Amino acid sequence: MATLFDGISQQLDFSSCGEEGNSSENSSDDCSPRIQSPSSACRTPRVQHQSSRSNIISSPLQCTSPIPYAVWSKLRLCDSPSTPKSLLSKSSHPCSTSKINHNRRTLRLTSAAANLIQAPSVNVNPFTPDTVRRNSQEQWRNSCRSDEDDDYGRRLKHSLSSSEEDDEAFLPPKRRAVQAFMLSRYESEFLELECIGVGEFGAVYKCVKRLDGCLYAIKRSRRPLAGSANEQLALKEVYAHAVLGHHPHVVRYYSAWAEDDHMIIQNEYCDGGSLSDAIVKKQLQCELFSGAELKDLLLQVSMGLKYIHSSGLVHLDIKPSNIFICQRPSTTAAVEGESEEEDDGSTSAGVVYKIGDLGHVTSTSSPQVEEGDSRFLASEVLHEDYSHLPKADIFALGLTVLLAAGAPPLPQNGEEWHSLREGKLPKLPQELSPPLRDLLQLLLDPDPLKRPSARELCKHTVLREERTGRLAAQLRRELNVEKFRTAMLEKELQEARQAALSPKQNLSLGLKPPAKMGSLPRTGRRLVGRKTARSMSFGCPGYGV
Ligand SMILES: Nc1ncnc2c1ncn2[C@@H]1O[C@H](COP(=O)(O)OP(=O)(O)OP(=O)(O)O)[C@@H](O)[C@H]1O
Ligand SMILES: [Mg+2]
Repeated sequence: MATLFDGISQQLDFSSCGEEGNSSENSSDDCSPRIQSPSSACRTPRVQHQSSRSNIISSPLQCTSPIPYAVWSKLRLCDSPSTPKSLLSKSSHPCSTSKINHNRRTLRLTSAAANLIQAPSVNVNPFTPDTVRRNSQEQWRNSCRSDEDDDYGRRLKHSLSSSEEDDEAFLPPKRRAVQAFMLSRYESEFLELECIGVGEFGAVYKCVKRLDGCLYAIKRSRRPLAGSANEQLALKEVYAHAVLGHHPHVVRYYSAWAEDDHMIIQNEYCDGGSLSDAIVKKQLQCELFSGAELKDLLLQVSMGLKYIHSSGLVHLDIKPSNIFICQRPSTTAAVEGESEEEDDGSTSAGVVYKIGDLGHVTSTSSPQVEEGDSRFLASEVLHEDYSHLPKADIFALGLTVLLAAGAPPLPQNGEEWHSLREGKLPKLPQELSPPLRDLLQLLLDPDPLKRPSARELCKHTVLREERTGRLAAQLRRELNVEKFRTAMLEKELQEARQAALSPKQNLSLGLKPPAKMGSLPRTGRRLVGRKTARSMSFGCPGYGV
C-alpha cells in the first residue's frame, strides 16, 4: 500500500500551484500590502487518478483522540465494505457497455467516451439572492465554456497518458479501465469556479454545487495524507466542525470526504474573503478600521470563541487569515441563532465575522496541542503550560485586532516577539479610545488569568456600548411609529364615537357609516384579498399582464 501511495504522490504535482514552501513566514497574516491573484498563483491541483477512494467521515465521540494510521486506512473506500463496491459497480457499468478493452491505446478517450463521463450541469437555485447569482453567472459561464472546450477530457487524457507507466507498475489493467471512467465526487458534485486561497494545509476553491446551485468553499489538502502530520490536522478539522454544529460566528461545515488520499472539506462560502484580505485592502486604500469597526470585530469573534470554548474546545490558530467575512444585507434582521443577550442584530458595518480553519482545534480537558502560527502564540503555550488554553485564543484575538487597527507585521520570534508577550503594545497609526486601548492591553496580559474570557468580552460595556446606542436609536424610531399609529387610532375612535351619537343625522346626509374601529392599515397588512395571492391584472402601465 505504501508503495502505491509513493507512486501516486509522485504524480500529484503541486509545484505549479505556488503552494510549496508556503510557510507562515509568507502567509497573508503579515498583512503587508501585496496583491495576489489566487487564480494565477494556484492552478487547480486536479486529481490524476480518479480512484474509488471517496468516503464520508463520521466524527468519533472523542474528537481529539490520537488518530492512528489504521483509522485513516479505514477511511479508504477500497477497504470499505459498502461504498466502494457500489461505486465501483456503478463506474464499471459504462465500461462494460462500451466494451473498452484493456489495450493501452483504447484507454485514451474518444470524444464519445468523454461525453460519457461529462460531469452533470449545474442547477440554478431559485432561492439564491439575485446579486450572488449575477456575480456567479459569469464565472459559471467561463467554467462551463472551458469544460465544453474539452478541457476536462483533455485533462483526463493527459492524466491517463502521462501516468501509464505508473499504472502499469501498480494497477492491474482491469482496475485501470474502471478508474478511467470514474468521476471523483468533487468533480461530479461540484463545479469549480476559482481558487480563493492557499494555506499551510490546503488550497481552497470556490465551487457551485451542481445539485443545489449554491456556492461553497471546498478545501483540499495539498499533499497526500496517509500517515502524515497533515492527516491528524485534517481529521481534527473535520471532527471539530462536526462536533461544533452551527453558530453564526463559526464558518459552517457541510461535509467532508477523502478522495485520492486527499481530504476534502465542504464549508460555507464567505463572500467577503478573510479578515487578512480586508486588512490588506484597507492598507492599499490608505484606510484604517475605525474604533467602532474594531469593537464590532472583537465582539463578533468573541461570540464565536465563547461558543467554541463553551463546547470544551479551543481554536489555537486565531489570526486574520482564519477569520472570514460574510457581507450582510443592510435589511437583514438579527443573525440567526444569536441570543438577545449577545446580539441585537444591528451590526453597524453590515458584515459578519466567522471563525474558520479548525485544523488546530483541541479539547481543553485533554489537550493535544498542535501549535498554530508562532506570531500569534501566547507565551504560556510555548512553555507547554496548557492549563488556560482558552486564554491563548484571547491573546491571539488581541493581536488580530491590533493588526486590524494598523499594527505593523508581527514578529515570528526575537526581542520584539518577547516584548509583545510582556504586554508592550506595538505603535499604531491611529489613536484608539482609552477604553478600547485598555481592553486590548488586557487581552495581551502576560498573565492568562488576567485576560478576560470570551464570555466576559461578549458582555463587556466597551464592546456593547456601540450596539446599545444603535439599539436605543432603533427603539426610538419604533416608538415614534407606534405613537403616530396610536394618534391615528384615537382620531378614528373619536370619529366613530361622533358618528355613533348621531347615526340618523349621517343617514339623512347620505354619509357612509364610519370604518370599524382599529381598521387602520398596519404595515404589511392587506385589507382586501388577504386570502388570495397578489396579482397585477389591472393592465397597469409598466406591469406585464
Ligand atoms: N469558507 C471560506 N470562504 C471564503 N474564503 C475562504 C474560506 N475558507 C478559506 N478561504 C480562503 O482560503 C485561505 C486558506 O484557508 P484556510 O485557512 O482554511 O487554509 P489553511 O491551509 O488551513 O491555512 P493556514 O494553515 O495557513 O491558516 C483563507 O485565508 C481564505 O482566503
Ligand atoms: Mg488558515
